[in-house]
Amino acid sequence: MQLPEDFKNKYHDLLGDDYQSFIDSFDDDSYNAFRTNPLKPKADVHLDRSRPIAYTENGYYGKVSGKTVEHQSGYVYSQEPSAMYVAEVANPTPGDKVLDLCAAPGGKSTHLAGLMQNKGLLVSNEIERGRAKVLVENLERFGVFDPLILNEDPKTLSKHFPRYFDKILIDAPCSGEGMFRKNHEATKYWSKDYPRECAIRQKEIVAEAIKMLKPGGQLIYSTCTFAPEEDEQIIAWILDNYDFKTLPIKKYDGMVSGKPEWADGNEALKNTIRLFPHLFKGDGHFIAKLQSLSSGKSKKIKHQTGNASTEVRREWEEFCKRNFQNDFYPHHLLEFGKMLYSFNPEIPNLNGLKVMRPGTPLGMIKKNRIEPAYALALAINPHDVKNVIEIDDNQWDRYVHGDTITVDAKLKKGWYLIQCRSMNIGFGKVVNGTLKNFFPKGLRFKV
Ligand SMILES: C[S@@+](CC[C@H](N)C(=O)[O-])C[C@H]1O[C@@H](n2cnc3c(N)ncnc32)[C@H](O)[C@@H]1O
Repeated sequence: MQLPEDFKNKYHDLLGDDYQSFIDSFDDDSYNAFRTNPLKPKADVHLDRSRPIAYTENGYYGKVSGKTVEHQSGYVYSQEPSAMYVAEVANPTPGDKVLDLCAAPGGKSTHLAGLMQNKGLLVSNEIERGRAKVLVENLERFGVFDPLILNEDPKTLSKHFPRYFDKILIDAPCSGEGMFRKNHEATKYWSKDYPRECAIRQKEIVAEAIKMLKPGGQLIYSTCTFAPEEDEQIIAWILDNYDFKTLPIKKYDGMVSGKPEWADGNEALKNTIRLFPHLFKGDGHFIAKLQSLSSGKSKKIKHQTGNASTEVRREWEEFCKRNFQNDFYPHHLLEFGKMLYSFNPEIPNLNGLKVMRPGTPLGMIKKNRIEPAYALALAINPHDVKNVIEIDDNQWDRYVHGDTITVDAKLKKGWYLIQCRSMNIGFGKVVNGTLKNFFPKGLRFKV
């Protein structure tokens, strides 16, 4: 592929003997891969799992289509294999408070959520509004329960979450050199000075992230670029200016240590890792894991409290009684616009924050009734729902297109969780032998 001359010269000087195989790798195809979703219950899933990825439990090489039941229902997430190591390195423990600061479209957030098993708090933030909408779609499809999804700049965020998180992931906006072979367009934005410009922004983001980290907490920093200015040199800058140490990262086949000589020579940079496309089965990536050495207490914050009116609460309870089994009853309720949400009581007061989702949408508040939310169908365990209806693959084609489906005329009227091959795909309302379609208009497609 055509690469900028300045880019080639730079890596010729940096890589020496490795240069030719590095450059040649840009003419190879990128690897496709996907992750299956550990948050979803067992179902009749059709995926080729014959090529597992060694460093992530649910990762496999192979291509998946966006127009399958598995994808629509959130049983699978398509992700480049190098990107799959980042959440594994972050290794959140269920119960942790985790911030994914640069989160869209949601590859790492969905991965983190799977590792957290819906325990603890995941805050996923994306600064660009359009991308934040895609982040919402992906987290909801994945069935993450009660994530807080924000559309903020790091500076505003740090005022609301002082010394709050156990772990923060900065998957930084970068010059994207590692994605050149996947996305040829990215070479057009590149110039000799671009990595240095990106580094300025990265330092600003890191500085705000550090304010939000609990003393003793961990910071995971990753990029998809080879540029030392955005990789080792950012970590060297953190070590020089803040109280942190690097933590070693396990290396799998083809992963190599970061290069101290590409920064200030600090040997601690050997704990960082680089994924080079001529050495590793994936695109270019850099990952560092840092531990805060500062002591002191985490700050107390004012938490969000429920705000649902007595009337809405009563309607929700009635809806639950009619439609859910006894053990499913979210009771931290927030009215937000026309929607009723379940939220995680650990979240701070949301005033002054641009909130995409305060938690999981439960339902639309209508006059004297609740209409269950699509996102709830993808997050709920089918055992918690009283009425479940199974449709076949042909009916699913019609469902995602927005059509109604004819069902047994004897079925009683009301809300049903719709499944296809035991995968939850939405809620529908049965009326006189017709299953009315509530699949969101914006998500509809033709198979
Ligand atoms: C590498 S991408 C994130 C990919 C994502 N973590 C995933 O795995 O799907 C970096 C993100 O940072 C966002 N970003 C850009 N400028 C930013 C800033 N100043 N602060 C925070 N995030 C920013 C971009 O919009 C982009 O979505």
